[in-house]
Amino acid sequence: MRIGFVKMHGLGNDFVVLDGRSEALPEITTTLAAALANRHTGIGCDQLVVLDGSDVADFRMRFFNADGSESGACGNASRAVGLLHGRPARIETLGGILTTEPSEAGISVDMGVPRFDWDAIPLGFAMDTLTMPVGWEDLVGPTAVNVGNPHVIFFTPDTDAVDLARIGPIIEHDPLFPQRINVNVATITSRSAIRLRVWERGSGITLACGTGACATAVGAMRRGLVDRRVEVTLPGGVLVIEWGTDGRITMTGPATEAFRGSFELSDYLA
Ligand SMILES: N[C@H](CCC[C@H](N)C(=O)O)C(=O)O
Repeated sequence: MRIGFVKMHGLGNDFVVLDGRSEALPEITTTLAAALANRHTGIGCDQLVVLDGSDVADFRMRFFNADGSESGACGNASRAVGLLHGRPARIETLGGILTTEPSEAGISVDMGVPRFDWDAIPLGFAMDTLTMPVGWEDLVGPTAVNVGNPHVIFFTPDTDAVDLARIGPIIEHDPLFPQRINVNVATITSRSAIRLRVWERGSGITLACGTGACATAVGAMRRGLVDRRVEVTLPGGVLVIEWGTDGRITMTGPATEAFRGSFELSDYLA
């Protein structure tokens, strides 16, 4: 059975999008998601995105990392699907209902209300999440935020100097994080600008991480380091994050359709 897909990206964080509303899809297993995401033997992507029907929104969106693990949120993919939808959308995700809206600046996504309690991140035991009493080598005293998925954020004088490929997986898999964690290393460059690099849970270093930008911006705002609207510069480009007085996060940035194709399902079912 051949299945169609759309290859998309948000600032170079790339996705394979399958639409179960227009064609029958198999069960998305960890193995199948990882096989499709494989950049050598599959289509290749940071995340596999699966759309299907919803009783509570316009449609449902699920996200699977390159290792096949499922995530509750993916900011860049939400913008990409918002672009594909072409008009405002309410989307059901594991992390909650989010809304997307095309605009001159790209696609805006209402990412909902962030959570900060240790057990909402989640952490393995109770602790202050604004400045956590923990550290890994030179990375100490991070903050933790859940924006539909779990993030730890380290503020450092020079994000480019951090050996993220080495220390990222160490932190991702630390027992302090029972659901693992996305690792953000951020440098504040002004009250309205942050530079950010991210080691993503289940996918490794990506060119951009939308939820990482949201979590980092809100963490910096909680610490009084930046204003309530910031530009977050990632290796792939810039996202604008606003934390409204209603407590909701809005992320705005570009999304791109790269190409469309199809694959033979039997080639991916081990
Ligand atoms: N790796 C993340 C999911 C993708 C997040 C990222 N691609 C984004 O744009 O938010 C996790 O396991 O929580």
